[in-house]
Amino acid sequence: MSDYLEGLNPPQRAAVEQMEGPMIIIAGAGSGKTRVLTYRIAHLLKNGVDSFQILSLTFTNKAAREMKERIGKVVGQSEAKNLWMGTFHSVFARILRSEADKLGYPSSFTIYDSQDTVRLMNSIIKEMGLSKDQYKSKAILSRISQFKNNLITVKAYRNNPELIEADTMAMRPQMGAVYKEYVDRCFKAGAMDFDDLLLRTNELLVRFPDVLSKYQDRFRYVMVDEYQDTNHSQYLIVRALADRFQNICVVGDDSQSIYAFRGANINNILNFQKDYPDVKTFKLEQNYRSTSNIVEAANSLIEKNKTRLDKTIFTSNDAGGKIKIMRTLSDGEEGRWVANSIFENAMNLQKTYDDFAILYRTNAQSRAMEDALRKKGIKYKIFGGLSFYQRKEIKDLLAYLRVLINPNDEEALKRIINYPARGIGETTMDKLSVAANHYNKSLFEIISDLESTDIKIQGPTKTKLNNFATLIQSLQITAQGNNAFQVADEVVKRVGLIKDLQVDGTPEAVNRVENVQELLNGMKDFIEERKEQDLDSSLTAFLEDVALASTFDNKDEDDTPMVSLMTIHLAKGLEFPYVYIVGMEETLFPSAMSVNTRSELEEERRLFYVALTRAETQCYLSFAHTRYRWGKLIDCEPSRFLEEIDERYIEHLAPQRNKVVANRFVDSGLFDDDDIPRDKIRFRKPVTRSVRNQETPEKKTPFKQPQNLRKVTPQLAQQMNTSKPAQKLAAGNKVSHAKFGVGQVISVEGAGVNVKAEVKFENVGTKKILLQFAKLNILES
Ligand SMILES: Nc1ncnc2c1ncn2[C@@H]1O[C@H](COP(=O)(O)OP(=O)(O)OP(=O)(O)O)[C@@H](O)[C@H]1O
Ligand SMILES: [Mg+2]
Repeated sequence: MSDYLEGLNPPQRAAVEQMEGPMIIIAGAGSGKTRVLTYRIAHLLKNGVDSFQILSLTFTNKAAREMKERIGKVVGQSEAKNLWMGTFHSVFARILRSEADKLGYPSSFTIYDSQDTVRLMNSIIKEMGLSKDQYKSKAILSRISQFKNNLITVKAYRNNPELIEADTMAMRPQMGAVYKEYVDRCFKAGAMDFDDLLLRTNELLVRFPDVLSKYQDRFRYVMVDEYQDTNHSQYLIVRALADRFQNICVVGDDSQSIYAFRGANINNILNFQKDYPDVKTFKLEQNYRSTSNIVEAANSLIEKNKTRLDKTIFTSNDAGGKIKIMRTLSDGEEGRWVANSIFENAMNLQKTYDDFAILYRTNAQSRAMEDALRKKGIKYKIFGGLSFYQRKEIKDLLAYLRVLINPNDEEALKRIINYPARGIGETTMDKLSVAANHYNKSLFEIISDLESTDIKIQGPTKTKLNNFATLIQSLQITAQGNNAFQVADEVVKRVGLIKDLQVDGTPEAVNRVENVQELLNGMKDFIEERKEQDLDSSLTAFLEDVALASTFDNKDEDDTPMVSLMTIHLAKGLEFPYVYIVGMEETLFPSAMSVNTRSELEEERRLFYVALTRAETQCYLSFAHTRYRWGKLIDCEPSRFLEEIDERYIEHLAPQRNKVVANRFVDSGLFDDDDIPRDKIRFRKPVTRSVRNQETPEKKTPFKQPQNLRKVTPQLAQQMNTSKPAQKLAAGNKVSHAKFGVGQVISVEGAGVNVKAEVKFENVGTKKILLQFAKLNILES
């Protein structure tokens, strides 16, 4: 018996050793599904399967890298390198690159990200003269995405009266025309959006039987992790590829299906048995990840869902701490509580920040968390949201590079044609777009051959356009035979991107320059890494890497341990010793949009199940009574999900709020400007909503609202009513402070309630004191 299989329990091992034929592993969170896939690949390789013949599809590229790494330890890194592993999108982009010409695409096709597609849709709606309110770009794009994921082409759409009627009813009678224009424009630009990567792969496999046959023959073993979240398009690809050998192994958990809103189809799991009648089914029931309190709490929650497959999950891990629930007054306070708790846990339990994750339902919630972590000096990294590659200056440089490779890339071209400013305005662009449509050419083709059109553009503008075309063409020559870094470096210099930012001189601009330099550094790393592995280091390869670096795959900038922040959707498959799930409030989680139907509510509950089951040692839940959303302060109610966890696994923490406020405002009297907690200066009604297990509600004390402090607690109000801020204090006075002791006033500034004194204390150094709150006794004046 080979020892590499020792880290498996008997059912896991049975699944690993089942090498041939269709099989499915349906099992709860943390039961080792991903681990089984990893070991199974190693096992196949150990048994003589060629590494080129294994295709493994994962949820993130990061997960694929980690699996490869582990497999490499068993079979050797060079062997592991040949595995086809990655997300659906990255694996199929790779296939499409080599087959693109069959579909009429250049092999250097661009991948449009969501910003590109929104911009393109905006232009289409404008050019077609449609109303922006009826045709909202994002809504249209998500509808198109639905079509594509269900393989509904433009033609299929047009032959489907039900769809047409649905759109007509939704006041979008031109939907078909918009869809067609969008598809045509992407095609003309040599660009694919994310859904195209799947749609076109399907097209490729259906239209070209020889291509299908080639890949069927290559991928003798196909594996899919997180199978519960595959959509129809992905399902078809997998089924087609595995059709010849039928060595297909899928793993998933119906209770963790959380992408229905993006077209994931849970029936793919449920129908697997129908598709492959001789399928072998494996169950894994032991959770190795979490304490039994966490496992039981999650079980008690998910039982509330009616639609689910019957599964048991148990653990022999210790009971561990109960799930701790914290309530706070505001989102700001929630952030500070989380930051404090992380800080204390890290200190007291000797943990590094890598051991902590903060999970939330929506990206917007990260702001309060970030503020609090920054103030506490805790390093963190955010997954999702605006990634490095989405920043403007980075996108600008990338757009230049994209145009060099694929001058037909319309969105990239529009981004840079007047950046840095060249005096090519919107009117000119509109004329060019019209001409491009008229002659059925790309914008760049029109620009580089203005003479052959009857487009009416004035002399000076013509010169500018000619200069631009010449610039691009000469850079294209540079791009030939140089690596990604050399080309980018040349672009930055010739186009003057950094120079343009330096002229600006603002701190933001300085930051941007650094980002551009960071991108160049990143390219150097990329090239070295690729060379080491004997892989393509061309500009095309780099751009593809960037386009597919899902926001999740942020490259870690350094090795400093950092707290991870991300939405629950992105946390799927991951695990952390300490997990904080924040914003447990009605209309936020479950989200307001999901409480109308049972199936949507059940999806939210599965999402909460995913969140809970990420925690290994301890899980915290928190909610706030008030929160800023959409620029407004709103009152919040605790989430119904809190009630749904069996009480036995729950512990309510006592709010520390009064103590915190007292410390901050009264005891210390210390007020560095940026130390004023943001929510303390907001205006807000005192909240009296009763909450389960709540201590005596705060008493409301009437008080007068000071001008600059809009949020005042009763303690603070009392303090303000009794203290007399208008002390006649002047530089040179000797004063005493209850906490800081004796000191000398250096300066006094500000007026009214804002009077601040800078005091040099004998023992604690210089502090700024806001007299409104400090008790400074003048000893000598
Ligand atoms: N037999 C085992 N012995 C020791 N540790 C194990 C065993 N099986 C799984 N684990 C560990 O348990 C944790 C959860 O495993 P894994 O991530 O594979 O579960 P999963 O079923 O894929 O979870 P999820 O549903 O969240 O994706 C991992 O840290 C894994 O290494
Ligand atoms: Mg997993």
